[in-house]
Amino acid sequence: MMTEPQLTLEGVQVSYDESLILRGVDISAPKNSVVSLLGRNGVGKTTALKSIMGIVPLTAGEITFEGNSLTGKNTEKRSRSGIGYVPQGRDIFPNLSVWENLKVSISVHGQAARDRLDEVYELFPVLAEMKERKGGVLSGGQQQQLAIGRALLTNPSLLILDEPTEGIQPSIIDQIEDAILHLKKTSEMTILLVEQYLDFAKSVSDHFYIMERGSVVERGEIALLSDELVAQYLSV
Ligand SMILES: Nc1ncnc2c1ncn2[C@@H]1O[C@H](COP(=O)(O)OP(=O)(O)OP(=O)(O)O)[C@@H](O)[C@H]1O
Repeated sequence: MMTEPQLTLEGVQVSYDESLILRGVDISAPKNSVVSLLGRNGVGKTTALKSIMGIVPLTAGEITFEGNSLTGKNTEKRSRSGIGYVPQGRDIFPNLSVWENLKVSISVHGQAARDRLDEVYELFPVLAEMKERKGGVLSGGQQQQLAIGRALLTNPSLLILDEPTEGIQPSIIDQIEDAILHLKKTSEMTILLVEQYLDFAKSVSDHFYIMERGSVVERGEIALLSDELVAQYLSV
């Protein structure tokens, strides 16, 4: 029996000004899976993630989350309903301490978020060690861990990561990889990520989607991501 997907995009179209950026994107993310959205620069991956969060409006198509249409729900509603989003470039508050950054999540999501703090510190011990430091003085990788940790405090059933390894040193990429694999094993979370770093995408993902010029052109189990597909759609 097929279980209901955690997230589906069906025929999603998005335009900026007059130009059509997403030309009917179809994606389905099974529950408790990790799905990588791949493709060269500018094909629309970030826009697809933004459409899920309601940051850009759809001109056609539909997105459903846990069987319910997201149409008409604003970004805040989507995030409260269990979608955690870590945008590209991390988006932490540089002038607030690590703890204050995490507290932002707690102030929005309350006691349940506070209860998850130990779990997040276990996943990313550096956040506990650097609690009092300003976000802005952390390395890029530590900021990424902070951004992911902050999203995890909200206990999302869907976690969306936009290029989590971008500009990050290898040791921290390994820690983020371990964290994703740990979440996959110990929770029901579904994770959708945009990634350019193929080895990372391959090691954490169950499924891949490849986009080109605003559409999905290939999809499958991650083991089927062949060198031919990489050469055709991903190498620069
Ligand atoms: N706010 C915007 N206004 C107009 N055009 C935009 C805007 N944001 C993105 N675009 C254009 O939409 C297209 C898709 O961009 P998008 O960021 O979704 O691609 P991407 O696949 O995520 O690429 P990257 O890996 O570079 O982030 C690009 O041609 C980009 O120039």
